[in-house]
Amino acid sequence: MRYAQLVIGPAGSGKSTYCSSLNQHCETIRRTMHIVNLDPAAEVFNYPVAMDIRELVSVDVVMEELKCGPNAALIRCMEYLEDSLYNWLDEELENFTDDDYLVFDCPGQIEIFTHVPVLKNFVEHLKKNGFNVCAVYLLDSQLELPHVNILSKMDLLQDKSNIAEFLDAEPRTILAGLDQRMAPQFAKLNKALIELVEQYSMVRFTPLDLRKERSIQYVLSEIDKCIQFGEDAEVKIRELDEDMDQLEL
Ligand SMILES: Nc1nc2c(ncn2[C@@H]2O[C@H](COP(=O)(O)OP(=O)(O)OP(=O)(O)O)[C@@H](O)[C@H]2O)c(=O)[nH]1
Ligand SMILES: [Mg+2]
Repeated sequence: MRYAQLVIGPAGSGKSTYCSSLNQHCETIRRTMHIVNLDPAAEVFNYPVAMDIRELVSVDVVMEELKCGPNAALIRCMEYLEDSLYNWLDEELENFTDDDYLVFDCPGQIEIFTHVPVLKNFVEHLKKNGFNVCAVYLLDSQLELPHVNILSKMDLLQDKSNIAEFLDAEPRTILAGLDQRMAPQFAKLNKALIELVEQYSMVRFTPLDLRKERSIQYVLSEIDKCIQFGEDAEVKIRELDEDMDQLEL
């Protein structure tokens, strides 16, 4: 099995710093993980770059050649990558063993999500190649504003009749409501559905404090759970528990 984290979020939200801290954490617990730079505009790295998109295309070169600004250049890069990304990835992946765990440090510009379907197709490609993929979305806590998650594209939803309670989803409350309204034989199904809501963490944020090893460990365990990171790894981690106990957390 292969595993991947796709680290996304607005520019400057801390994606690369998160990748770097994750790398340090994994070195400490001696767990193998490879960080891939998917940002053609990246300049400095605080982690060892296992694969680097800039070998294929770099924003600086495109800006120079097309005499355009950084945002336009990034979109051009992404369009170019749409054709060549998969071959590059497949070739690079040949260097890795079967139980790869890759972390993709993505560019922050929102344009790549809206104008070019490259990231969506990239994820499909990973899944086809046997990767369990988890999107790790970073949101800067320093906005210091009340925060609203918007569920978009509601026009594409066929049945909106029961959506209200899911918009304010507290999974256990929903479960209680469903159990109350429905016949007892549906109890198991309801429970499974609610577990799905919880599992996809649609309305949850996991706080991350990079100064605390435990916090990184917790975030990583949540992501691993999400992509069912193997039993093997759990065994390895258990074996290392003693080492961890000796570290000051
Ligand atoms: N205090 C604090 N600063 C952080 C943290 N994470 C990131 N930063 C700072 O936030 C700034 C942006 O961090 P990056 O990791 O480069 O953000 P990014 O999301 O990779 O940015 P782009 O690649 O440009 O989209 C840097 O100055 C970091 O030092 C954190 O957990 N705590
Ligand atoms: Mg970055």
